Amino acid sequence: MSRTFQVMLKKVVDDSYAIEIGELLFDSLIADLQQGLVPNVSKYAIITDSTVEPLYGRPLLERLRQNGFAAELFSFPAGEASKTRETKALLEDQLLSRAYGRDSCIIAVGGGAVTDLAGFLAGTFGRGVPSLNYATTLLAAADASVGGKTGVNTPVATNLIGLFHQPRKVYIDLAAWRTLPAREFRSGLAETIRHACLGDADFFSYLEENMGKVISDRGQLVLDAGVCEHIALANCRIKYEVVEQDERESNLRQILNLGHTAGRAIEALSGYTLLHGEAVAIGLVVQAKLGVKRGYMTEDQAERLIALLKKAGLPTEMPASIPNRQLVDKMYTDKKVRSGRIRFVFQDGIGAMKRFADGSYSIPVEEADILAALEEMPRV
Ligand SMILES: NC(=O)c1ccc[n+]([C@@H]2O[C@H](COP(=O)([O-])OP(=O)(O)OC[C@H]3O[C@@H](n4cnc5c(N)ncnc54)[C@H](O)[C@@H]3O)[C@@H](O)[C@H]2O)c1
Ligand SMILES: O=C(O)C(=O)C[C@@H](O)[C@H](O)[C@H](O)COP(=O)(O)O
Ligand SMILES: [Zn+2]
Repeated sequence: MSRTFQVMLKKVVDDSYAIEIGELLFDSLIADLQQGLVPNVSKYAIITDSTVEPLYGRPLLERLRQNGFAAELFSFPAGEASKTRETKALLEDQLLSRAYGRDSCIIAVGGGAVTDLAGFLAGTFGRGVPSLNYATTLLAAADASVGGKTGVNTPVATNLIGLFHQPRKVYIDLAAWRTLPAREFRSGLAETIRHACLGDADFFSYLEENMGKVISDRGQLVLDAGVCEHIALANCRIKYEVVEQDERESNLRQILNLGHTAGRAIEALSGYTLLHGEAVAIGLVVQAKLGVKRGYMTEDQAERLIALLKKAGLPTEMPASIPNRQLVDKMYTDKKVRSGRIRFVFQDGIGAMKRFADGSYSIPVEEADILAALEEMPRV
């Protein structure tokens, strides 16, 4: 005879947080900590990478210490190759050896690889400690630092291990974009264009008109201050409005994955020689080719997308080294896969997303259809 009991755990957790956009936000971060943004912290751990460490990590560490905060800095080699379980374990061991406990707060300073890794670490360290994101790349500002997706890559594919862990606040330092290599900035423009495609036709037109004010025809940084601010604001708004409605990606949030069914597979199969945004740019084109075939987009709309990606200095052609069959096989590692079927999300023209008859924002696509669209991709 068995007995069953119900454990009543109706959680009402307020995970709201602010996103601050501006230049040089260390003062603001320190003022927030002084005003108790994160209560009951005895020690802060800045997590950053080897490139960002001297530029922003160390200066923030000094400022924290000058203001009486106990803080230390932990860094790992810059680059996507470091976004692994191994790096996370090394950092965890370092924190433990420095007696960090549940009264710690993690401050991620860097791009998306840092915020993904440090956020994952924060979500599991001591079963979870608070974290702040100080975004220093356009990609982190536009996308990675907001929304709480954290994780690491595995040899199989990107972001397969992780958790949702929302930061307590996000700081977007527009001044940091001035030290970014142009290629990294262009990578962030891919996620920016994706946001415009999925949620804001006016923003798409704005980017068509103003791309030259942030990046030159030769792909160099221009960074008009007003346009940079507009880009940061629009990106964050489009992203958080989706995340607010579907934090854990039960349906609507899948639209943020536009371009990623193919994009993540291309990124991994390139051996990470393509940056995340570059792979997403090509993934957006694959999605557009499929979308045109299915009548979700017109040829003209797909051409506008390709032209904007090109204007941003992004790749729109498939690397010749990636065979179509292998690419489709890799798509099975996508998190939208259900019942063993690859699913895509699609633009509905420009600035909106398709919602299908069953209410879902994603739809299974047959391998043969994907392969046919891939056949149409130009190759380099
Ligand atoms: N969690 C999410 O929602 C989400 C969204 C999009 C992308 N991502 C992830 O984000 C990562 C890509 O982000 P990223 O492009 O910012 O990567 P990144 O953190 O690797 O930064 C790119 C490079 O720029 C350097 N850098 C960072 N800031 C700098 C600055 N201000 N000046 C000079 N150099 C600087 C870094 O050291 C690194 O070499 C990928 O791992 C991707 O999967 C996550
Ligand atoms: O925030 C989201 O949701 C996204 O899908 C944003 C993507 O740009 C980002 O690359 C994300 O990490 C991809 O998630 P994944 O679940 O496909 O790994
Ligand atoms: Zn992405």
